[in-house]
Amino acid sequence: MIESTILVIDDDDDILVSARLFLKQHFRQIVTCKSPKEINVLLSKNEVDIILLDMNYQKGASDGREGLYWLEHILSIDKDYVVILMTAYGNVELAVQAIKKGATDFILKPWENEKLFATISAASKLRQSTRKVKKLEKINSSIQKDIARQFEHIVGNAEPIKDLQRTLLKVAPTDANMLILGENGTGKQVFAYEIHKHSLRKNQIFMHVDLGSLNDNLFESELFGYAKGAFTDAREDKPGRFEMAEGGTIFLDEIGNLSLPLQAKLLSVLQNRTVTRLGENKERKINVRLITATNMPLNDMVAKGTFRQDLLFRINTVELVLPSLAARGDDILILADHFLQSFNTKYHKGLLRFDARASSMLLSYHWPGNVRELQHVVERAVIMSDGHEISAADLQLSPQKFGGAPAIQTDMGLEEMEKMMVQKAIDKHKGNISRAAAELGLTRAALYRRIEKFDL
Ligand SMILES: Nc1ncnc2c1ncn2[C@@H]1O[C@H](COP(=O)(O)OP(=O)(O)OP(=O)(O)O)[C@@H](O)[C@H]1O
Repeated sequence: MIESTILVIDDDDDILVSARLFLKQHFRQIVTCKSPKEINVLLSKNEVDIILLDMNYQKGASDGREGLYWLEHILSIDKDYVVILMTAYGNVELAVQAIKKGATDFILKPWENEKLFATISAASKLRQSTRKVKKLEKINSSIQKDIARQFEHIVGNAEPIKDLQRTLLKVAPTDANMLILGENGTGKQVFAYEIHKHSLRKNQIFMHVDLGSLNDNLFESELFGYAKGAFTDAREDKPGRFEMAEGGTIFLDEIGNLSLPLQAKLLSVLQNRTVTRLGENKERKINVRLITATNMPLNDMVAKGTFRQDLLFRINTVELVLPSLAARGDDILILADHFLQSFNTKYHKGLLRFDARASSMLLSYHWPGNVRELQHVVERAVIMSDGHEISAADLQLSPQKFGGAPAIQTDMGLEEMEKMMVQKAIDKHKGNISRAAAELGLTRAALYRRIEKFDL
């Protein structure tokens, strides 16, 4: 039984009875009516999938004009209705005209039951897939709206930020590949989304891929997709992120973390603008806007041979270098106020502002974690504060981060020395966790554990 409702409209009772008798064996619901004038009422009462519409109603008429009129009328109610026209007169021209006006198919009376079934079940599949696509489009658009809500707009008036915004507005609509450089937490993702928002692809998908989290095994299956059976767990075909981002923007974050073999694979995709799923030979064309970002010094890495120059040239058509928060002057206060307002609302607090000491502390602190750190500091302060103003104490800023870390003393305990070394490395690399970890001979995860442990 096919889960479709069929509406049959014909002025001939015999046709209606035989259509009902035959179709009800195959389709969930059959609605019949003698006059197309009842269409509006029937369509508003029933969730009709397919309409079988006779072309002639007035006695002696055979030119099909009425059928064409009602076809247009039905499609004006909803252009996705699947209408199959039927006539006793095998008029090819009329059939062409009807199809041009939006009919899905055409059937001649008297029909053969198998032919009628084949035509309606094909139309029913079409209707179901159109419905599915519509539903997915709705889900997609609401997901995209949710994503948009997660992203802050760019807050700040500092000259370097205004400069970057000017460049962004100029380049965003051009489809040029853009590389965003900046320390951790400087807003690379915020800028990437802002580029998408001002591009011609703004109503399409924005696909964020954190390359840093993909190991060599996952890289290809995640980015390029795979065919069923390509590896043990590949139980069905799956498109990769490039294919999923079709028509939209793909944002490859942490591109500096890619190993050289993976850089070569990515380069080949970007050069050919095609991807090949794992376990397949077919090349699939991709149409995506590329934005990449990293906190690593790609130019130095090219000089050291750890990042391919040809890949750098491919991704950096336009480069945006985000300044550290400490270099943004009064923007620190503007951003702090912005976060204060949003956390005030979130935590239902009546806080109005930072007091004078808190403001000057915010300005003199050197913010190794940049805007993300500021955001966390303000959130914590909003939660902790009881009054109407946030005081310097509410900020709980670590004293070592004012004007650099103190020197290591020989009489320090081991733990204290370790803390100081970690702090020094982070300061030296301006909060760049990857580089600080490399200098200390630690993995990023191990460094993060120490940052947590020492409350840095
Ligand atoms: N100019 C800005 N205006 C408003 N919010 C900002 C701005 N810059 C950063 N933020 C906020 O700071 C946080 C960190 O920003 P984001 O994730 O974009 O940084 P990032 O440079 O991509 O970090 P990472 O290098 O760690 O991936 C986010 O919550 C973001 O909303």
